[in-house]
Amino acid sequence: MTEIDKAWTMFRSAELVYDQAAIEQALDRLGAQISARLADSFPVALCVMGGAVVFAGQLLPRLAFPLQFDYLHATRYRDGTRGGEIEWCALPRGEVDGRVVLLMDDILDEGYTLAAVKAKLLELGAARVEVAVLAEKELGRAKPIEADYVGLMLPDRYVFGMGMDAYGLWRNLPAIYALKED
Ligand SMILES: O=P(O)(O)OC[C@H]1O[C@H](OP(=O)(O)OP(=O)(O)O)[C@H](O)[C@@H]1O
Ligand SMILES: Nc1nc2[nH]cnc2c(=O)[nH]1
Repeated sequence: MTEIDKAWTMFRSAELVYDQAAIEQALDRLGAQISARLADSFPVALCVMGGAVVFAGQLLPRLAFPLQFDYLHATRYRDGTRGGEIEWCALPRGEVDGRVVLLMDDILDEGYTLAAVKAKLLELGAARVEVAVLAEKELGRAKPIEADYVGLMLPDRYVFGMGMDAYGLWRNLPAIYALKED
């Protein structure tokens, strides 16, 4: 099977978890909540690359107040479905010292990535870090971090679409799918 055939087989056997309309609704709600809380704080809105690129791209136009945009890149799953050590690929270019930071990520799963990123930003001098995620996975156990804004709740399945990859593929899908379970 070619890589393209494998990608289509994976997509066709996946289950739809949230369609585009449900995601748009969640984004509208998040935009309103964040605008109500952060409108006067002139935050640095930080995108955790790469998975958050779609979420950040769709959330930012819903934030109708002054902010500055920056990104950092941390990865723990790479192209697999299990998390490992965090690899820091890029830290924010601009200053976060003394600033309110709005951290945007696609998914809060076990929470190790966002806990480490938040700790790093506080270490860099951020005055406050608020965390917004498109989706959080329901694990039924405590996590090292809580998000301040959560768009959608997810079952404990490996999901992809809306910036999230399945073996490096399908970040471009406008909906969220769960990989077929073996
Ligand atoms: O809560 P956790 O269990 O730590 O997992 C969440 C992290 O996993 C994904 O990143 P990933 O490491 O897959 O890198 P990517 O953003 O490049 O896909 C996602 O973007 C989160 O940052
Ligand atoms: N693509 C993707 N990345 C993740 N990172 C942590 N959990 C997940 C998941 O279910 N899917």
